Amino acid sequence: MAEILVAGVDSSTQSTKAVLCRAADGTVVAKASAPHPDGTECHPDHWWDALSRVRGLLERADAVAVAAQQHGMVALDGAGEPVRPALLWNDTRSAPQARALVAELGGAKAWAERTGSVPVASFTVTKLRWMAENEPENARRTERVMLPHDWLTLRLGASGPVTDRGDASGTGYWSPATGSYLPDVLRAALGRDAEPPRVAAPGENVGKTAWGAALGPGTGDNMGAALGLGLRPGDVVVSIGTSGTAFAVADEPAADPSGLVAGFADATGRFLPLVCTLNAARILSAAATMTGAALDELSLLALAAEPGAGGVTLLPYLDGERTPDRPGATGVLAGLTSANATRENVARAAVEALLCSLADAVDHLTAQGVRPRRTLLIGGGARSAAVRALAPAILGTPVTVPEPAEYVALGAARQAAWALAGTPEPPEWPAPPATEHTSDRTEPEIRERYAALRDSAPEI
Ligand SMILES: Nc1ncnc2c1ncn2[C@@H]1O[C@H](COP(=O)(O)OP(=O)(O)O)[C@@H](O)[C@H]1O
Ligand SMILES: O=C(CO)[C@@H](O)[C@H](O)COP(=O)(O)O
Repeated sequence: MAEILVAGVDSSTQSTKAVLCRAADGTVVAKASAPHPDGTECHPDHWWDALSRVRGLLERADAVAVAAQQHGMVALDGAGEPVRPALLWNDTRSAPQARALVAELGGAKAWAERTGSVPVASFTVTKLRWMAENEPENARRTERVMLPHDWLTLRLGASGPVTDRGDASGTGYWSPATGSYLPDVLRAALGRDAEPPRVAAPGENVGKTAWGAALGPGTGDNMGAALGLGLRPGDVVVSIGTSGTAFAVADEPAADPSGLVAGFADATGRFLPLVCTLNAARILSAAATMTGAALDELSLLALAAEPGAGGVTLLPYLDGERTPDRPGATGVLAGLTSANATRENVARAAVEALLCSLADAVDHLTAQGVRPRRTLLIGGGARSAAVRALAPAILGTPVTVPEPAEYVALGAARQAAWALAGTPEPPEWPAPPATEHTSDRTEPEIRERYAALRDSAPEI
């Protein structure tokens, strides 16, 4: 009998990645990828084109599921056509609308209690308000609001518009605590009613592709990574992709009125408190450009410098920042002298800044009661030898680095296998091989210098 194969897709900010796996144990038998255009808005057709380029792999699967970047606003007219390009999670234009919505609907505590999160510009709800204020004709034509993964899942053959708890929890108009939509919040943002997709049960089979494969409901990319890693209580994931994220699975919903921790749901019926930064792997790309080095060379340069980068500190809020909520910020390179202005120190300052920003993110999680027993480092940025080497000292804990793999796509594939099996729980797949990284020192001075710059830099 032919072996059962399942496919998972990660339609992330920068690209589409797909893996084909054995349903029995998750062994990857093929992978493929295709790039997305750069920018903070994107017509959904670009995601479909990228997905079409990996379709040959998907067509070999008996079941498929799609995980994708969270929050993107896909506003559709009555004919199901996007009324405008999707506004992505990293688009900060709706920051004023986020502030206004928080004030209008009872303040930060009320939002955290009702939706699990205090919305910043990344959240879909704030993008709806931006469209209502700035493009009233597009808002008027909007009949349905979807997210990147829902839209792709529908086009692949879902029997109707459908999403999952994980991605719904990033909209700002769904309650992780009650599992229901908050239509009054959506209406207040958009100025009219619009239909969100039905929220499927975890592991539900939601339809069939054109080639007859079963479809899992899909989820947000961070929820996909949690499923792909088989996350357990006590595990904290630090992911360095386009975004930086720190998250953990939890049995109870989070509701942080400071807004630093988003109280998301996961893809299995549990919860996923998460901190997200706008700047992560691109801090390294920017430093590579600044130093004229390729990414691997940047890593060598950073490792050649002393800890503390000779006194050079980078505040890495290059594209504005989400945590802390400083949408208008830019980066700052501080402490330069004629003696320390070397490529090595600039490279080191970039790696240290990335890790300090993520160490702050882990601190925000622990302030909300997450008790890390293990820190897992994943994402494209974890491929940097300097990041792996410096992480234990700056995060202040041993770091486990699972072998480089597309964990979001793997999580989607595991969900596809779950939908195919129709079991109450996802199939057990073995944990990936991992390396342990430790340090005999911690770096409180580096974090202190970073914190001083973070807390004193003007938002320019
Ligand atoms: N060896 C490396 N060193 C540093 N950064 C890397 C390396 N390899 C890949 N990256 C970065 O990782 C990012 C992509 O990571 P990924 O987790 O796939 O992100 P996303 O899911 O947001 O598309 C890119 O910005 C890329 O530059
Ligand atoms: O906004 C968030 C999480 O709240 C981001 O994590 C996006 O989901 C984008 O992810 P990547 O493209 O970085 O994987």
